[in-house]
Amino acid sequence: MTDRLQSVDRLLERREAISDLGDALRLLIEHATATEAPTEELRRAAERIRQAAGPLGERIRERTEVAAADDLLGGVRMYNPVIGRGSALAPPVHVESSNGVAVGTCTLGLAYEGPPMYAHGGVSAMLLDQMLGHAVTSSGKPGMTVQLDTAYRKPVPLMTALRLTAEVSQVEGRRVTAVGAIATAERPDEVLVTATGLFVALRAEQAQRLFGPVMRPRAS
Ligand SMILES: CCCCCCCCCC(=O)SCCNC(=O)CCNC(=O)[C@H](O)C(C)(C)COP(=O)(O)OP(=O)(O)OC[C@H]1O[C@@H](n2cnc3c(N)ncnc32)[C@H](O)[C@@H]1OP(=O)(O)O
Repeated sequence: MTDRLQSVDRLLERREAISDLGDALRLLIEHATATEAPTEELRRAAERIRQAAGPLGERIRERTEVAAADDLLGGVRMYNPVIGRGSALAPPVHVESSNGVAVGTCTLGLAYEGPPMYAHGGVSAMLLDQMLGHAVTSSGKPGMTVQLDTAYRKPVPLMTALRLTAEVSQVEGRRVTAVGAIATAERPDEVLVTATGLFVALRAEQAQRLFGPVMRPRAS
């Protein structure tokens, strides 16, 4: 096997392991948020979790370093808080996008609760910001969100399969507008939350100022 194939294998194996750890963390968070176990069990769990966290903290990256398993240009972000399989914060949302249109699916557990039984409004905004970002990126004009307006029409139920949609609605020079919505998978035409986002494509010097350290090739 060539060195290149071996390194691709290692990368894929690492991504699998990161996803597995993410799944375990999501299970932990879901159980920890839903548990009514005895108080003593909570204390024991806290101790065991601190023990498990210790070795992971022995080699950590700096803020200015991209995760070794990520591929920025290829759109692989293992720890993104919405789509990252390795992020305990991410449901995660599974997204397909092309030509300025994005469709996503996810189910939110009790950890995302705002009003009892329903999603926190900030979580809905976060999901939609990400979805709009995918639509905008797939249109060929990636940018950063400079404005996000959300309208909460009906509460988003937890523990229910959701369908998220987004599409580019306007392009004006460096400014791209996209609109999106959250519905349940069962009733995709009944809109629960809508969002409109304005994205701005960065000028070269803005990209350099904001992302200079992560745009440099990784030292081997
Ligand atoms: C496949 C991967 C998918 C990834 C999805 C990720 C989704 C998540 C996306 C995010 O959450 S990004 C993080 C949140 N956003 C930020 O942190 C951005 C913070 N803002 C900035 O850093 C600056 O605003 C930015 C560098 C983006 C732009 O710089 P400026 O604000 O100086 O704007 P600039 O002077 O470059 O002007 C750009 C154009 O946009 C306009 N503009 C800027 N902000 C605006 C605003 N708020 N409303 C309306 N127009 C605005 C501005 O008027 C101007 O219009 P014109 O070209 O017609 O002159």
